[in-house]
Amino acid sequence: MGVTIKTKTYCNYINGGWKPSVTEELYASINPANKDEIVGYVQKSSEKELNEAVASAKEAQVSWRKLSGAARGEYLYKVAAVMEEKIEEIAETMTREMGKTLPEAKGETARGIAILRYYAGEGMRKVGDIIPSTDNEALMFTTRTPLGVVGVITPWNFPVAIPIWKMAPALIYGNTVVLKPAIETSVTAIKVVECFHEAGLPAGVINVVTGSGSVIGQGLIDHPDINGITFTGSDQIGKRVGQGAFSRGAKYQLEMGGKNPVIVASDADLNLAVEATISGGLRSTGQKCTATSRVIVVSDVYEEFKQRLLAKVKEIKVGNGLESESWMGPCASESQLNTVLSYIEKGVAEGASLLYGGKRLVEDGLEKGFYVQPTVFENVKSGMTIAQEEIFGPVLALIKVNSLEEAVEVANDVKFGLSASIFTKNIGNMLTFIQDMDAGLVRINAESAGVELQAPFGGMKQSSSHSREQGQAAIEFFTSIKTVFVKP
Ligand SMILES: NC(=O)C1=CN([C@@H]2O[C@H](COP(=O)(O)OP(=O)(O)OC[C@H]3O[C@@H](n4cnc5c(N)ncnc54)[C@H](OP(=O)(O)O)[C@@H]3O)[C@@H](O)[C@H]2O)C=CC1
Ligand SMILES: O=C(O)CCC(=O)C(=O)O
Repeated sequence: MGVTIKTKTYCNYINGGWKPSVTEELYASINPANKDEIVGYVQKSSEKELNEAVASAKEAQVSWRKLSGAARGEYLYKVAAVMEEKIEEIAETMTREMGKTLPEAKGETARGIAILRYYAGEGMRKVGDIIPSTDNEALMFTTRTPLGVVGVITPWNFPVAIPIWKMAPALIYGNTVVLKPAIETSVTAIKVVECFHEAGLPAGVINVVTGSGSVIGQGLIDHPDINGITFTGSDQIGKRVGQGAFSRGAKYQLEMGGKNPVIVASDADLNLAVEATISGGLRSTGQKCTATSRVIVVSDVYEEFKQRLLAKVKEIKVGNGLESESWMGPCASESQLNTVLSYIEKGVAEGASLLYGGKRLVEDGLEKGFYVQPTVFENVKSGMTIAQEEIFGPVLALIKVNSLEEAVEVANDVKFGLSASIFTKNIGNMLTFIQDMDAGLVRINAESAGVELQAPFGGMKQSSSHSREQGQAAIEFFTSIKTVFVKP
């Protein structure tokens, strides 16, 4: 007789306890490396659970905000310690739930731990300034006050780091949180929230409600007791979040798409540029908002760069992220795979030349997963769809240009402005790029992806709401400035 392994069902976390939804309906979270494997079941929640979560966060905020920053920081240090103990379990769940390779998942979980420790320390740092008053008897200064209850809506591509880089600053500055994670990675998000529970955070300070974007996400946008919403995801949904929050006077912060270029100048170190293009464009199967998707190469090094790039791309081993030899895992979901394949078709239809890849992989044990070949196009014109829209897949578009000036012009010819790289040894080229490139992150001789937690992160143009996350920039969103004037 075979042994039956029961797949675990995960509950919402509301007011310090694990609770099922009244709907009694569940989502199955499946492994994109093998669609027959269910990683776990999560609640298909209703507005009832959302309302309970918001009410408990509102109540908890009264005493949470009154704790000292140092005391709130102590809790975050404890969460970091619990997470460190569970790093293997969380990383493996992430790989099974969204497909990125295990080393990447471990790296992301370690990053989550470092973010918690960074914001724990923020609890001890200054929050205001003394400003000289024109009245010589008065003391004038600024302090900061939390927003209240913050709604956190997160995507599936960084299921640990993104919720943490939103929740940790929210909490340290005295807010309480209701998290709505992407359906695809809700089990990983719940494992993160388990760490907060085990660290003993007071009931209601953090809550997670799983469910659809249209019910729970929209419910957060519309809820009168949600004072601020922080969102990462597509630009379509981001705009909806911004409009909804604005219409009822809630604060909002949006991180959305990217169409990030790498420029390869004639004096570039070509091997470095190739490595960085591959790492920036294809790691995590290209599913990063900072991923390189346009490779703009100056004509005198174009052929040489192309040959070296192709040679390396052909070596990429695609497979299950849990297997140590896999360099690139599957797309995170069937719908993401179909999106990527449809962009590839569009690229061909619009006249770009497919140099390598372009196909779903269904052989050698990959047939049950959402695998796609790493893909390289050339003869791409800036107006083509694959050079304009975010694909969120392992697709590189090579664009040949005649000069650095033209390269920067092409690099800026998109609606997004998140991240951009240049490879050059010339200081003049570097300075031109730093000045003229419309992107929130400009990187010289380094790949477009991979942000540092202590630095501001965010985009220009339609990549963000012009706000910045992470580092000390986070205080701007998660608090309001109060100007205080005191007279004896
Ligand atoms: N900037 C980035 O880092 C990311 C960009 N993307 C881009 O978005 C594309 C689509 O990915 P997708 O996952 O569908 O991204 P979405 O923008 O749809 O999802 C992001 C989050 O928003 C939620 N959401 C969906 N609808 C609403 C709504 N009406 N109100 C409030 N919240 C909502 C989602 O919930 P649910 O999961 O329940 O739908 C999820 O938690 C990708 O191909 C990529 O181009 C995606 C992820 C991250
Ligand atoms: O490049 C990174 O490290 C962060 C990317 C990111 O924020 C995203 O893809 O949403």
